Amino acid sequence: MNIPMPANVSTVLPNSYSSTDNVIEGTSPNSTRRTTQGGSPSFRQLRHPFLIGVAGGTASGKTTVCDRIMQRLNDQCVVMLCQDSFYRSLTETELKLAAAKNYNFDIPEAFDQDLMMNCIDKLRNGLSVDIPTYDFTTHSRAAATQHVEPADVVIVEGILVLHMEKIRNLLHMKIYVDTDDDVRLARRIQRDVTERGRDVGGVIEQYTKFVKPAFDQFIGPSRRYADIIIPWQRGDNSVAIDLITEHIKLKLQQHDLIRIYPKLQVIPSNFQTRGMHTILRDRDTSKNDFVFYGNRMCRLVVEAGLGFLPFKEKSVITPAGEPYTGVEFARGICGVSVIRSGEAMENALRECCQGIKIGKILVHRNEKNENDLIYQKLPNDISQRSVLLLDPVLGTGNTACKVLRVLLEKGVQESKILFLTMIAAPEGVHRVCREHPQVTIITSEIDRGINEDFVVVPGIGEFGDRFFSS
Ligand SMILES: O=P(O)(O)OC[C@H]1O[C@H](OP(=O)(O)OP(=O)(O)O)[C@H](O)[C@@H]1O
Ligand SMILES: O=c1cc[nH]c(=O)[nH]1
Repeated sequence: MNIPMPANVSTVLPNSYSSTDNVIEGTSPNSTRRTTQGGSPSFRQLRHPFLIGVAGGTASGKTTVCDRIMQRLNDQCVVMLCQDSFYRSLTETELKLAAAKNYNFDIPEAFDQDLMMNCIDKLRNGLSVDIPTYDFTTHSRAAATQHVEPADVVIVEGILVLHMEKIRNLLHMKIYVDTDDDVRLARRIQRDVTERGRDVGGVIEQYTKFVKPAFDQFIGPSRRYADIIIPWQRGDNSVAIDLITEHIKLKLQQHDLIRIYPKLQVIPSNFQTRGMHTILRDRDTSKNDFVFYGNRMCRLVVEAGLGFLPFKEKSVITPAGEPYTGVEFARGICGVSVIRSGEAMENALRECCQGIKIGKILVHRNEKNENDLIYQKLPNDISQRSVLLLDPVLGTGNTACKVLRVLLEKGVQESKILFLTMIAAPEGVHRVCREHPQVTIITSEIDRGINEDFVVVPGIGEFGDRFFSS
Protein backbone atom coordinates (compact mmCIF):
# COMPACT_ATOMS: atom_id res chain seq x y z
CA MET A 1 0.00 0.00 0.00
CA ASN A 2 1.41 3.36 -0.95
CA ILE A 3 0.21 6.41 0.89
CA PRO A 4 1.46 9.87 -0.05
CA MET A 5 3.56 11.37 2.69
CA PRO A 6 2.25 14.82 3.57
CA ALA A 7 4.51 17.49 4.96
CA ASN A 8 3.25 17.13 8.47
CA VAL A 9 1.74 13.65 8.53
CA SER A 10 4.06 10.69 8.28
CA THR A 11 3.04 7.10 7.85
CA VAL A 12 5.03 3.91 8.05
CA LEU A 13 3.33 0.85 6.67
CA PRO A 14 4.83 -2.61 6.76
CA ASN A 15 4.39 -4.75 3.64
CA SER A 16 2.09 -7.10 5.47
CA TYR A 17 -0.26 -4.39 6.64
CA SER A 18 -3.87 -4.58 5.62
CA SER A 19 -6.53 -2.22 6.84
CA THR A 20 -8.66 -5.13 8.01
CA ASP A 21 -5.96 -6.09 10.51
CA ASN A 22 -7.25 -3.33 12.63
CA VAL A 23 -10.96 -3.91 12.56
CA ILE A 24 -12.26 -3.73 16.08
CA GLU A 25 -15.43 -5.65 16.53
CA GLY A 26 -18.25 -4.52 18.76
CA THR A 27 -16.49 -1.86 20.75
CA SER A 28 -17.27 1.77 21.26
CA PRO A 29 -14.98 4.28 22.91
CA ASN A 30 -16.75 3.83 26.19
CA SER A 31 -17.43 0.15 26.10
CA THR A 32 -16.05 -1.99 28.87
CA ARG A 33 -16.46 -5.72 28.61
CA ARG A 34 -17.74 -7.62 31.58
CA THR A 35 -16.74 -11.16 32.27
CA THR A 36 -19.44 -13.76 32.47
CA GLN A 37 -18.17 -14.74 35.90
CA GLY A 38 -17.65 -11.49 37.67
CA GLY A 39 -18.75 -7.93 37.41
CA SER A 40 -15.40 -6.24 37.01
CA PRO A 41 -14.52 -4.34 33.92
CA SER A 42 -11.79 -6.19 32.09
CA PHE A 43 -8.38 -4.78 31.17
CA ARG A 44 -9.19 -4.70 27.49
CA GLN A 45 -8.39 -1.12 26.64
CA LEU A 46 -5.81 -2.33 24.11
CA ARG A 47 -8.47 -3.32 21.61
CA HIS A 48 -7.88 0.23 20.30
CA PRO A 49 -4.61 1.32 18.72
CA PHE A 50 -1.87 2.31 21.09
CA LEU A 51 -2.06 6.10 21.38
CA ILE A 52 1.03 8.13 22.21
CA GLY A 53 1.05 11.86 22.86
CA VAL A 54 4.29 13.79 22.40
CA ALA A 55 4.31 17.35 23.72
CA GLY A 56 6.96 19.95 24.49
CA GLY A 57 7.79 23.56 23.73
CA THR A 58 8.28 24.95 20.28
CA ALA A 59 11.28 23.42 18.47
CA SER A 60 11.99 21.10 21.37
CA GLY A 61 12.63 18.11 19.12
CA LYS A 62 9.17 16.51 19.24
CA THR A 63 9.20 15.55 15.58
CA THR A 64 12.65 14.00 15.86
CA VAL A 65 11.52 11.98 18.87
CA CYS A 66 8.47 10.78 16.90
CA ASP A 67 10.61 9.92 13.87
CA ARG A 68 13.00 7.88 16.03
CA ILE A 69 10.10 5.99 17.61
CA MET A 70 8.63 5.31 14.18
CA GLN A 71 11.98 4.09 12.82
CA ARG A 72 12.32 1.70 15.74
CA LEU A 73 8.77 0.40 15.25
CA ASN A 74 9.32 -0.22 11.57
CA ASP A 75 7.63 -3.58 11.61
CA GLN A 76 4.46 -2.12 13.04
CA CYS A 77 1.92 0.14 11.45
CA VAL A 78 2.40 3.63 12.87
CA VAL A 79 0.82 6.91 11.92
CA MET A 80 1.66 10.33 13.23
CA LEU A 81 -0.69 13.27 13.52
CA CYS A 82 0.72 16.73 14.03
CA GLN A 83 -1.24 19.30 15.93
CA ASP A 84 0.04 21.89 13.45
CA SER A 85 -2.21 20.34 10.78
CA PHE A 86 -5.19 21.47 12.81
CA TYR A 87 -4.48 25.23 12.89
CA ARG A 88 -7.65 27.14 12.09
CA SER A 89 -7.67 29.19 8.89
CA LEU A 90 -7.41 32.83 9.90
CA THR A 91 -10.30 35.20 9.25
CA GLU A 92 -9.68 38.49 7.41
CA THR A 93 -9.40 40.31 10.74
CA GLU A 94 -7.06 37.68 12.18
CA LEU A 95 -4.92 37.83 9.04
CA LYS A 96 -4.43 41.55 9.62
CA LEU A 97 -3.44 40.83 13.21
CA ALA A 98 -1.01 38.16 12.03
CA ALA A 99 0.50 40.58 9.49
CA ALA A 100 0.95 43.08 12.32
CA LYS A 101 2.58 40.28 14.39
CA ASN A 102 -0.28 40.55 16.81
CA TYR A 103 -1.94 37.14 16.50
CA ASN A 104 -1.33 34.38 19.03
CA PHE A 105 -0.66 30.99 17.37
CA ASP A 106 0.34 29.31 20.61
CA ILE A 107 -2.91 29.13 22.53
CA PRO A 108 -5.51 26.32 22.41
CA GLU A 109 -8.02 28.56 20.59
CA ALA A 110 -5.69 28.81 17.57
CA PHE A 111 -6.45 25.16 16.80
CA ASP A 112 -9.56 23.39 15.55
CA GLN A 113 -9.73 21.19 18.62
CA ASP A 114 -13.03 19.52 17.66
CA LEU A 115 -11.68 18.40 14.30
CA MET A 116 -8.46 17.20 15.89
CA MET A 117 -10.38 15.20 18.48
CA ASN A 118 -12.67 13.82 15.81
CA CYS A 119 -9.72 12.59 13.71
CA ILE A 120 -8.02 10.98 16.71
CA ASP A 121 -11.26 9.33 17.74
CA LYS A 122 -11.75 7.86 14.26
CA LEU A 123 -8.25 6.41 14.20
CA ARG A 124 -8.83 5.14 17.70
CA ASN A 125 -11.83 3.25 16.43
CA GLY A 126 -9.99 1.70 13.51
CA LEU A 127 -11.29 4.11 10.85
CA SER A 128 -9.33 6.03 8.25
CA VAL A 129 -9.29 9.84 8.38
CA ASP A 130 -8.68 12.84 6.17
CA ILE A 131 -6.24 15.19 7.84
CA PRO A 132 -6.24 18.87 6.85
CA THR A 133 -3.13 20.48 5.44
CA TYR A 134 -2.12 23.86 6.83
CA ASP A 135 -0.19 26.44 4.87
CA PHE A 136 2.09 28.40 7.21
CA THR A 137 2.74 31.19 4.73
CA THR A 138 -0.93 32.02 4.04
CA HIS A 139 -2.17 30.95 7.50
CA SER A 140 -4.95 28.98 5.92
CA ARG A 141 -6.06 25.42 5.37
CA ALA A 142 -5.26 24.07 1.92
CA ALA A 143 -7.98 22.43 -0.15
CA ALA A 144 -6.17 19.09 -0.25
CA THR A 145 -6.41 16.71 2.68
CA GLN A 146 -4.21 13.78 3.53
CA HIS A 147 -5.84 10.37 3.79
CA VAL A 148 -4.50 8.35 6.70
CA GLU A 149 -5.31 4.67 7.18
CA PRO A 150 -5.91 3.14 10.60
CA ALA A 151 -2.84 1.93 12.46
CA ASP A 152 -1.62 -0.12 15.38
CA VAL A 153 0.14 2.89 16.86
CA VAL A 154 -1.02 6.50 16.58
CA ILE A 155 1.41 9.22 17.62
CA VAL A 156 -0.13 12.63 18.26
CA GLU A 157 2.50 15.35 18.34
CA GLY A 158 2.11 19.00 19.27
CA ILE A 159 2.82 21.74 21.76
CA LEU A 160 -0.56 21.43 23.51
CA VAL A 161 -1.24 17.71 23.23
CA LEU A 162 -0.79 17.12 26.96
CA HIS A 163 -2.57 20.35 27.86
CA MET A 164 -5.76 19.42 25.95
CA GLU A 165 -7.65 17.34 28.46
CA LYS A 166 -9.91 15.40 26.08
CA ILE A 167 -6.94 14.27 24.01
CA ARG A 168 -4.78 13.64 27.05
CA ASN A 169 -7.40 11.30 28.49
CA LEU A 170 -7.23 9.06 25.42
CA LEU A 171 -3.47 8.58 25.48
CA HIS A 172 -1.89 5.31 26.55
CA MET A 173 1.53 6.93 26.82
CA LYS A 174 2.28 10.60 27.43
CA ILE A 175 5.73 11.89 26.52
CA TYR A 176 7.15 15.35 27.17
CA VAL A 177 10.25 16.44 25.28
CA ASP A 178 12.28 18.67 27.55
CA THR A 179 14.75 21.05 25.92
CA ASP A 180 16.32 24.24 27.28
CA ASP A 181 14.59 27.48 26.33
CA ASP A 182 17.64 29.00 24.64
CA VAL A 183 18.23 25.89 22.51
CA ARG A 184 14.58 25.95 21.46
CA LEU A 185 14.67 29.66 20.56
CA ALA A 186 17.77 29.19 18.42
CA ARG A 187 16.15 26.27 16.57
CA ARG A 188 12.90 28.18 16.17
CA ILE A 189 14.64 31.15 14.55
CA GLN A 190 16.47 28.85 12.15
CA ARG A 191 13.30 26.92 11.23
CA ASP A 192 10.99 29.91 10.77
CA VAL A 193 13.49 31.82 8.69
CA THR A 194 14.47 28.91 6.42
CA GLU A 195 11.16 27.03 6.19
CA ARG A 196 8.41 29.54 6.84
CA GLY A 197 9.63 32.70 5.17
CA ARG A 198 9.89 34.82 8.35
CA ASP A 199 12.55 37.37 9.37
CA VAL A 200 14.70 37.03 12.49
CA GLY A 201 13.32 40.16 14.18
CA GLY A 202 9.76 39.01 13.61
CA VAL A 203 10.45 35.56 15.01
CA ILE A 204 12.00 37.00 18.18
CA GLU A 205 9.14 39.48 18.59
CA GLN A 206 6.54 36.69 18.24
CA TYR A 207 8.51 34.50 20.64
CA THR A 208 8.63 37.19 23.35
CA LYS A 209 5.05 38.33 22.91
CA PHE A 210 3.21 35.02 22.47
CA VAL A 211 5.33 31.88 22.31
CA LYS A 212 7.10 32.22 25.66
CA PRO A 213 3.99 33.30 27.64
CA ALA A 214 1.97 30.41 26.15
CA PHE A 215 4.78 28.04 27.04
CA ASP A 216 4.75 29.28 30.63
CA GLN A 217 0.95 29.13 30.86
CA PHE A 218 0.07 25.91 29.03
CA ILE A 219 2.96 23.83 27.75
CA GLY A 220 5.48 23.82 30.61
CA PRO A 221 2.79 23.00 33.21
CA SER A 222 1.50 20.09 31.04
CA ARG A 223 4.79 18.34 31.80
CA ARG A 224 3.19 17.12 35.02
CA TYR A 225 0.87 14.83 33.04
CA ALA A 226 3.75 13.06 31.28
CA ASP A 227 4.60 9.41 31.91
CA ILE A 228 8.04 10.05 30.49
CA ILE A 229 10.04 13.27 30.28
CA ILE A 230 12.80 13.00 27.69
CA PRO A 231 15.75 15.36 28.05
CA TRP A 232 16.56 16.24 24.44
CA GLN A 233 19.36 18.80 24.59
CA ARG A 234 21.81 17.13 22.27
CA GLY A 235 19.20 16.00 19.80
CA ASP A 236 19.48 12.37 20.81
CA ASN A 237 18.54 10.14 23.71
CA SER A 238 18.66 6.58 22.50
CA VAL A 239 18.10 5.16 25.98
CA ALA A 240 14.72 6.88 26.22
CA ILE A 241 13.75 5.87 22.69
CA ASP A 242 14.71 2.23 23.41
CA LEU A 243 12.67 2.22 26.60
CA ILE A 244 9.64 3.68 24.88
CA THR A 245 9.72 1.43 21.84
CA GLU A 246 10.24 -1.75 23.87
CA HIS A 247 7.23 -0.81 25.94
CA ILE A 248 5.12 -0.22 22.83
CA LYS A 249 6.22 -3.49 21.22
CA LEU A 250 5.20 -5.37 24.32
CA LYS A 251 1.80 -3.73 24.31
CA LEU A 252 1.27 -4.55 20.64
CA GLN A 253 2.08 -8.20 21.22
CA GLN A 254 -0.57 -8.29 23.91
CA HIS A 255 -2.90 -6.37 21.67
CA ASP A 256 -3.07 -9.14 19.06
CA LEU A 257 -3.77 -11.91 21.54
CA ILE A 258 -6.41 -10.06 23.51
CA ARG A 259 -8.22 -9.31 20.28
CA ILE A 260 -8.50 -13.02 19.64
CA TYR A 261 -9.22 -14.35 23.13
CA PRO A 262 -11.85 -12.58 25.20
CA LYS A 263 -10.85 -14.51 28.34
CA LEU A 264 -7.24 -13.34 28.28
CA GLN A 265 -6.58 -10.47 30.66
CA VAL A 266 -3.27 -8.61 30.82
CA ILE A 267 -3.00 -6.41 33.86
CA PRO A 268 -2.35 -2.75 33.05
CA SER A 269 1.33 -2.08 32.75
CA ASN A 270 3.02 1.00 34.12
CA PHE A 271 6.60 1.88 34.81
CA GLN A 272 6.40 0.30 38.28
CA THR A 273 5.34 -3.07 36.88
CA ARG A 274 7.91 -2.72 34.08
CA GLY A 275 10.55 -1.96 36.69
CA MET A 276 9.63 -5.06 38.67
CA HIS A 277 9.78 -7.17 35.52
CA THR A 278 13.16 -5.72 34.65
CA ILE A 279 14.54 -6.86 38.01
CA LEU A 280 12.85 -10.26 37.85
CA ARG A 281 14.06 -10.96 34.34
CA ASP A 282 17.64 -9.81 34.98
CA ARG A 283 19.78 -12.93 35.32
CA ASP A 284 22.09 -11.04 37.70
CA THR A 285 19.33 -10.29 40.20
CA SER A 286 20.11 -11.68 43.64
CA LYS A 287 17.93 -14.35 45.24
CA ASN A 288 16.71 -11.83 47.85
CA ASP A 289 15.64 -9.32 45.26
CA PHE A 290 14.04 -12.02 43.12
CA VAL A 291 11.94 -13.15 46.07
CA PHE A 292 11.07 -9.57 47.07
CA TYR A 293 9.95 -8.45 43.61
CA GLY A 294 8.49 -11.87 42.84
CA ASN A 295 6.25 -11.51 45.88
CA ARG A 296 5.23 -8.01 44.83
CA MET A 297 4.35 -9.16 41.36
CA CYS A 298 2.49 -12.24 42.64
CA ARG A 299 0.42 -9.96 44.84
CA LEU A 300 -0.50 -7.75 41.88
CA VAL A 301 -1.53 -10.71 39.76
CA VAL A 302 -3.54 -12.25 42.61
CA GLU A 303 -5.31 -8.96 43.38
CA ALA A 304 -6.10 -8.55 39.69
CA GLY A 305 -7.42 -12.12 39.52
CA LEU A 306 -9.68 -11.65 42.52
CA GLY A 307 -11.34 -8.82 40.64
CA PHE A 308 -12.77 -11.37 38.20
CA LEU A 309 -14.59 -13.39 40.85
CA PRO A 310 -18.33 -13.10 41.18
CA PHE A 311 -19.67 -10.73 43.82
CA LYS A 312 -22.95 -9.78 45.48
CA GLU A 313 -24.14 -6.27 46.17
CA LYS A 314 -23.94 -5.29 49.80
CA SER A 315 -24.91 -2.14 51.70
CA VAL A 316 -23.25 -1.03 54.91
CA ILE A 317 -23.50 1.97 57.22
CA THR A 318 -20.30 4.02 57.51
CA PRO A 319 -19.02 5.45 60.83
CA ALA A 320 -20.63 8.75 59.75
CA GLY A 321 -23.98 6.96 59.81
CA GLU A 322 -24.27 7.10 56.02
CA PRO A 323 -25.26 4.16 53.82
CA TYR A 324 -22.61 2.87 51.43
CA THR A 325 -23.60 0.50 48.64
CA GLY A 326 -20.76 -1.78 47.76
CA VAL A 327 -20.13 -5.43 47.09
CA GLU A 328 -19.40 -8.52 49.10
CA PHE A 329 -16.50 -10.79 48.18
CA ALA A 330 -17.30 -14.13 46.64
CA ARG A 331 -17.54 -17.16 48.86
CA GLY A 332 -16.71 -20.66 47.74
CA ILE A 333 -13.28 -20.02 46.29
CA CYS A 334 -10.06 -21.97 46.63
CA GLY A 335 -6.55 -21.85 45.30
CA VAL A 336 -4.65 -24.61 43.54
CA SER A 337 -0.91 -24.24 43.14
CA VAL A 338 1.16 -26.10 40.59
CA ILE A 339 4.13 -27.53 42.49
CA ARG A 340 6.73 -26.12 42.72
CA SER A 341 6.71 -22.62 41.22
CA GLY A 342 3.01 -22.10 41.86
CA GLU A 343 3.67 -22.38 45.59
CA ALA A 344 5.47 -19.04 45.32
CA MET A 345 2.07 -17.45 44.72
CA GLU A 346 0.37 -19.04 47.72
CA ASN A 347 1.45 -16.35 50.20
CA ALA A 348 0.00 -13.60 48.03
CA LEU A 349 -3.31 -15.46 47.87
CA ARG A 350 -3.36 -16.10 51.62
CA GLU A 351 -2.57 -12.43 52.32
CA CYS A 352 -5.60 -11.44 50.25
CA CYS A 353 -8.02 -14.19 51.27
CA GLN A 354 -7.58 -15.15 54.91
CA GLY A 355 -7.99 -18.86 55.59
CA ILE A 356 -8.44 -19.78 51.92
CA LYS A 357 -8.03 -23.48 51.14
CA ILE A 358 -5.18 -24.13 48.73
CA GLY A 359 -4.80 -27.47 46.99
CA LYS A 360 -1.72 -28.67 45.14
CA ILE A 361 -0.99 -30.51 41.93
CA LEU A 362 2.36 -31.87 40.77
CA VAL A 363 2.91 -32.86 37.18
CA HIS A 364 6.15 -34.11 35.74
CA ARG A 365 7.44 -33.23 32.32
CA ASN A 366 8.66 -36.38 30.56
CA GLU A 367 11.25 -36.63 27.81
CA LYS A 368 8.57 -36.01 25.14
CA ASN A 369 7.69 -32.74 26.90
CA GLU A 370 4.38 -34.27 27.97
CA ASN A 371 3.20 -34.10 31.52
CA ASP A 372 2.35 -36.99 33.82
CA LEU A 373 0.26 -36.38 36.91
CA ILE A 374 2.38 -37.24 39.95
CA TYR A 375 0.48 -35.87 42.92
CA GLN A 376 -2.72 -34.05 43.74
CA LYS A 377 -4.29 -32.87 46.98
CA LEU A 378 -7.39 -30.84 46.37
CA PRO A 379 -10.31 -29.66 48.56
CA ASN A 380 -13.02 -32.36 48.67
CA ASP A 381 -15.71 -29.93 47.58
CA ILE A 382 -13.61 -28.34 44.81
CA SER A 383 -16.37 -28.95 42.26
CA GLN A 384 -18.50 -26.37 44.11
CA ARG A 385 -15.80 -23.71 44.15
CA SER A 386 -14.25 -21.09 41.92
CA VAL A 387 -10.61 -22.03 41.51
CA LEU A 388 -7.66 -19.65 41.41
CA LEU A 389 -5.00 -21.71 39.67
CA LEU A 390 -1.49 -20.51 40.51
CA ASP A 391 1.56 -20.95 38.29
CA PRO A 392 3.91 -18.04 37.55
CA VAL A 393 4.97 -19.23 34.08
CA LEU A 394 2.80 -20.32 31.17
CA GLY A 395 5.11 -21.72 28.50
CA THR A 396 3.96 -24.32 26.00
CA GLY A 397 0.74 -24.72 27.95
CA ASN A 398 1.42 -28.46 28.50
CA THR A 399 1.47 -28.13 32.27
CA ALA A 400 -1.52 -25.82 32.40
CA CYS A 401 -3.63 -28.05 30.15
CA LYS A 402 -2.74 -31.16 32.15
CA VAL A 403 -3.66 -29.43 35.40
CA LEU A 404 -6.87 -28.02 33.92
CA ARG A 405 -7.92 -31.51 32.82
CA VAL A 406 -7.41 -32.75 36.38
CA LEU A 407 -9.60 -29.95 37.71
CA LEU A 408 -12.33 -30.63 35.14
CA GLU A 409 -12.25 -34.34 35.99
CA LYS A 410 -12.87 -33.30 39.59
CA GLY A 411 -16.03 -31.56 38.45
CA VAL A 412 -14.81 -27.95 38.53
CA GLN A 413 -16.68 -25.80 36.02
CA GLU A 414 -14.32 -24.48 33.36
CA SER A 415 -15.86 -21.00 33.58
CA LYS A 416 -15.05 -20.92 37.29
CA ILE A 417 -11.31 -21.31 36.79
CA LEU A 418 -9.03 -18.27 36.89
CA PHE A 419 -5.51 -19.10 35.82
CA LEU A 420 -3.10 -16.61 37.44
CA THR A 421 0.31 -16.39 35.90
CA MET A 422 3.11 -13.85 35.95
CA ILE A 423 4.36 -14.30 32.39
CA ALA A 424 2.76 -16.10 29.47
CA ALA A 425 4.17 -17.19 26.12
CA PRO A 426 1.79 -16.75 23.17
CA GLU A 427 2.07 -20.49 22.44
CA GLY A 428 0.71 -21.34 25.89
CA VAL A 429 -2.02 -18.71 25.61
CA HIS A 430 -3.17 -20.20 22.27
CA ARG A 431 -3.12 -23.72 23.67
CA VAL A 432 -5.06 -22.97 26.88
CA CYS A 433 -7.56 -20.64 25.21
CA ARG A 434 -8.30 -23.12 22.43
CA GLU A 435 -8.58 -26.19 24.67
CA HIS A 436 -10.32 -24.41 27.54
CA PRO A 437 -12.07 -21.36 26.11
CA GLN A 438 -14.01 -20.66 29.30
CA VAL A 439 -10.93 -20.37 31.53
CA THR A 440 -9.91 -16.80 32.34
CA ILE A 441 -6.16 -16.22 32.11
CA ILE A 442 -4.75 -13.29 34.06
CA THR A 443 -1.13 -12.43 33.39
CA SER A 444 1.12 -9.45 33.96
CA GLU A 445 3.08 -9.70 30.71
CA ILE A 446 3.06 -11.64 27.48
CA ASP A 447 6.45 -12.76 26.27
CA ARG A 448 7.78 -13.16 22.75
CA GLY A 449 7.55 -16.95 22.59
CA ILE A 450 9.21 -20.24 23.46
CA ASN A 451 12.53 -21.43 22.04
CA GLU A 452 13.54 -24.85 20.73
CA ASP A 453 14.20 -26.01 24.30
CA PHE A 454 10.63 -25.06 25.33
CA VAL A 455 11.98 -22.17 27.38
CA VAL A 456 10.00 -18.92 27.48
CA VAL A 457 11.89 -16.02 25.86
CA PRO A 458 12.89 -13.45 26.86
CA GLY A 459 11.52 -15.17 29.98
CA ILE A 460 12.33 -15.14 33.62
CA GLY A 461 14.50 -18.26 33.89
CA GLU A 462 13.64 -21.25 36.09
CA PHE A 463 11.24 -19.48 38.37
CA GLY A 464 11.19 -22.23 41.01
CA ASP A 465 15.00 -22.43 41.17
CA ARG A 466 15.38 -18.67 41.47
CA PHE A 467 12.64 -18.31 44.08
CA PHE A 468 13.23 -21.34 46.29
CA SER A 469 16.96 -22.07 45.97
CA SER A 470 18.98 -21.54 49.15
O1 LIG B 1 3.72 -24.34 29.89
P1 LIG B 1 4.85 -25.30 30.11
O2 LIG B 1 5.76 -25.41 28.93
O3 LIG B 1 4.36 -26.60 30.61
O4 LIG B 1 5.79 -24.65 31.21
C1 LIG B 1 5.28 -24.08 32.36
C2 LIG B 1 5.72 -24.84 33.58
O5 LIG B 1 7.13 -24.70 33.72
C3 LIG B 1 7.42 -24.21 35.02
O6 LIG B 1 7.55 -25.25 35.91
P2 LIG B 1 8.83 -26.22 35.88
O7 LIG B 1 8.57 -27.37 34.95
O8 LIG B 1 10.04 -25.40 35.61
O9 LIG B 1 8.85 -26.81 37.33
P3 LIG B 1 9.08 -26.11 38.75
O10 LIG B 1 7.88 -25.28 39.02
O11 LIG B 1 9.17 -27.27 39.68
O12 LIG B 1 10.34 -25.30 38.71
C4 LIG B 1 6.20 -23.41 35.36
O13 LIG B 1 6.06 -23.16 36.72
C5 LIG B 1 5.08 -24.21 34.78
O14 LIG B 1 4.57 -25.17 35.66
O1 LIG C 1 -12.96 -12.03 46.06
C1 LIG C 1 -12.32 -11.99 47.09
C2 LIG C 1 -12.40 -12.98 48.08
C3 LIG C 1 -11.66 -12.83 49.22
N1 LIG C 1 -10.88 -11.74 49.38
C4 LIG C 1 -10.77 -10.78 48.44
O2 LIG C 1 -10.04 -9.82 48.60
N2 LIG C 1 -11.51 -10.93 47.33
